[in-house]
Order: sequence, then structure tokens, then C-alpha cells
Amino acid sequence: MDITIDQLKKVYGTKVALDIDHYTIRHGEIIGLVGNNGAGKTTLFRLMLDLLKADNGFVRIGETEVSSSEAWKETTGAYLDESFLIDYLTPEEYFYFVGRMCNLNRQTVDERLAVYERFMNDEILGQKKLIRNLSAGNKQKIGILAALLNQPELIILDEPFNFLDPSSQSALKQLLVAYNQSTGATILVSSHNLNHTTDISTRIALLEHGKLIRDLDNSDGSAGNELETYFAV
Ligand SMILES: Nc1ncnc2c1ncn2[C@@H]1O[C@H](COP(=O)(O)OP(=O)(O)OP(=O)(O)O)[C@@H](O)[C@H]1O
Repeated sequence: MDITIDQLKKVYGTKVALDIDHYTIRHGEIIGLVGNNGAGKTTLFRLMLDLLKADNGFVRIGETEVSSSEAWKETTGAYLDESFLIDYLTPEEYFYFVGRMCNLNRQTVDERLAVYERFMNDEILGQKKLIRNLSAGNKQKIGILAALLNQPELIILDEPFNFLDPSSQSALKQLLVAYNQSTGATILVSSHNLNHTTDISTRIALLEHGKLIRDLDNSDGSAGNELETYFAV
């Protein structure tokens, strides 16, 4: 299922937050989205998830414009920020709640989470703590795992390495690449960490001031140097 972005524009007052003429993401790609603060990364993800109304243009997932149908939600998993969580629930309650929305029983939820034991590192399940009392890193992990629960064909993660310790960052990279390879899913990840981005991405999109200024093939890991040079200036 390809994703098509066409003439997509979002403006706040006089500020152009995003202005992309055309961009296509092919099914199975891992796209790394990089760009300095305020470049438009989160705005792009919010438009892709129909959390924002575009001033012009559209995002299509497969044949469906995201703003005109809900069907794509069944095959899309996303975690952008803490607003995706329900902070008065325990992690288990939250996962079961998300599971129920996807018609997954508790046993299936438990089985699917068990695969990510290393990533959870004994700090998520069985803690008898509400999500609001967990560390920023563990909240981030809960959001990412909830996004994966329904085994989506498309995963969108905004700065998923934020707040994670180095071991968890490494575990997340392995987890995402393994998920992509075993399911053929498309994954979009924004990050300020160029090394992590180049480690996992097959293609890298560089956004600045709302414009897509580079579309770099990284299937052979070659985009790193160009990115280092660009950001060093
Ligand atoms: N609700 C809003 N009202 C006004 N301006 C906004 C709003 N949301 C975003 N912007 C502006 O749009 C631009 C793009 O913001 P966005 O959050 O998408 O960037 P980003 O690349 O995700 O940045 P960061 O790396 O800092 O998270 C910025 O100039 C930002 O100030």
C-alpha cells in the first residue's frame, strides 16, 4: 500500500509549517524523517493521521484519502506523543483497552507483548503503577508498543528514540527492522538522531522550513555522510 502526498500545505497565520509538492512512499520502506526544530516533521505526521486539516492538498494511504475515510486506521499504528496515552490506567489496562478496540482478547495482547520482553525490560508490565507515574522513557515505550499491537501495515512514530536509554534505543532499532522484515510493513520515523535514522531507514526525507529539500536513498547506508555535511553547516 503506497502513500501519496500531493500539494500538501499547512499554514499557521503567516507561517508555512508544511509545503510538499509531491512525495510517494512505497510499501515496505522505512522512511527516516529528519530536519531541524520547526522543520515540519510533526505537522506532516499529524496531517498523515488526519489529526490536522490541510489548507491544501491531500495524503492518500493506498487509494484512500485519509481525510475522507476511516478505513486506513485499521491498518495504521502511530505514536506521536503522550496525548496518545491514557494516563490514569496501568500499562496493562491501557494495552487491553487498545486491544479491545482492535478486537484482540487479553491472551492475544499478552502474547503479542511477550515478543517485546527485552524492550520492556521488566519496567512496564506488573508494576501496578499508573502510566502517569512512569518515567518518560517507559511512557514512550508503552505508546510504541500500543502502536504495534494490531500488527499494522503502516507505523508512524514521532521521535521514538527520545527519552530512551541507550540499550532501549538499540532494542527499538532492532525491533523496528525485524518488524519491517518479517511483515513487510511501511515504517515512518522522525528523529534528531542521524545515526539511528541512517541505521534503520531505507530512505531519508530531509525537511526544512516545511519543504522537502532532499530525498536520499539509504538502502546501502550511504545517506549518512550527506546528512552529516548538511547539518554541520
Ligand atoms: N498549533 C500551531 N500553531 C502555530 N504554529 C504552529 C503550530 N504547530 C506547529 N506550528 C509551527 O509550524 C512549524 C513546524 O512545526 P513542527 O512541530 O511540525 O516541526 P518539527 O519539525 O516537528 O519540530 P521539532 O523538531 O522541534 O519537533 C513550526 O514553525 C511551528 O512553530
